[in-house]
Amino acid sequence: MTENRQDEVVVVSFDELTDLLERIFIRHGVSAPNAAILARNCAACQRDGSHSHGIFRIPGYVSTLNSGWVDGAAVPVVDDTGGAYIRVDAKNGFTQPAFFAARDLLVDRVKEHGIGLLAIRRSHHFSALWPDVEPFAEEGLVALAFVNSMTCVVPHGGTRPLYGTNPIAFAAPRKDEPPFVFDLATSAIANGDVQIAAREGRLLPEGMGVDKDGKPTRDPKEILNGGALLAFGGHKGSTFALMVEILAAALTGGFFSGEFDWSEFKGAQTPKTGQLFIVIDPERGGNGVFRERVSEICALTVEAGQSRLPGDRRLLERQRSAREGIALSAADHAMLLSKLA
Ligand SMILES: NC(=O)C1=CN([C@@H]2O[C@H](COP(=O)(O)OP(=O)(O)OC[C@H]3O[C@@H](n4cnc5c(N)ncnc54)[C@H](OP(=O)(O)O)[C@@H]3O)[C@@H](O)[C@H]2O)C=CC1
Ligand SMILES: O=C(O)C1=NCCCC1
Repeated sequence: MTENRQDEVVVVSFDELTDLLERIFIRHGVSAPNAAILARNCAACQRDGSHSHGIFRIPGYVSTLNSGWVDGAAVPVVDDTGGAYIRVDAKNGFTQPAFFAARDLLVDRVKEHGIGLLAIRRSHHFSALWPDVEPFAEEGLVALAFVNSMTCVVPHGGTRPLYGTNPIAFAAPRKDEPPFVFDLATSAIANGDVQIAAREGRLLPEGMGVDKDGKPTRDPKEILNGGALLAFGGHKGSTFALMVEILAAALTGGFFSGEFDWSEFKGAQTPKTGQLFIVIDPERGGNGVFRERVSEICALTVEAGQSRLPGDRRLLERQRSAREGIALSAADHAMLLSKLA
């Protein structure tokens, strides 16, 4: 670890950050195996520049754990019916340990049937989705993930929030290059980015949200205090958000974004919803050239003038972190250390 007081930055390696986060999770009641999974996930977000779901989330994880809303030591229960559809009850724990409890089984089923579904319920997802899907594509599979969150998005033309920010992530392998991965909220902006803008005193771009009276606003504080977010792309994004409610909640047995009551749990921030994975073996239909075809369409996209592909920025950040370490502001580093006390 190197400290640079002048620039008020502390540089840590991925392993150092993971270790620190693991100790924080354990300090606040997460079991050791679950802490290892959550710490790696959160450190990966920070390393890749997914700042809305990196260490920014640690105070929220801690306040949620301390509120008793989530069980950090939950042991997920896998319900294997022997087919392509696997269900997991996260037992009111975080989603990622529930995911890892069934991940290997899911890959076996995808190899057997060509497709597999993993439906997780009674789970808390507080992170980005790309860390869940990218490794499937590194193994040659195609993966889709859907998560619903807490009510803060107004349906298109509606008058009150109903949906969560409900992200969708997708990963597909490419030939001789990292997988193509996108991961996006179906809201115009992730709630985490609204919180960061509020903290930094920045206005948002136009079209992200409304105030408590339904009037458009660029002020993140007005959106967070009684206002709401809009879906991306008008009725189209709103329909995607609705689809995510159906896939991640109705299909898994989880709650819709507005269906849980956490009012008694002061400090609770993790939505208790559901997550669905659909994983496909592309060799079943890709004529043996699936990876080449994915690379081809990605290259054509750039040739057609798109400045970059989704995932490019994140991978550049990952490379920079590997070269230079992960730079944390001294204030953020102190915040992390304070969570060990
Ligand atoms: N757990 C939960 O309930 C929730 C989690 N989230 C998470 O929040 C994170 C941020 O979501 P969101 O704010 O929508 O993400 P962004 O809008 O920042 O990015 C969405 C996707 O678009 C890509 N992208 C961004 N700009 C461009 C561009 N100019 N050209 C091409 N591609 C581009 C990104 O790639 P790149 O990363 O390379 O920039 C990324 O794959 C996600 O990881 C999501 O999973 C969001 C909502 C709820
Ligand atoms: O940024 C968001 O939007 C969310 N992230 C974590 C879970 C709640 C919503």
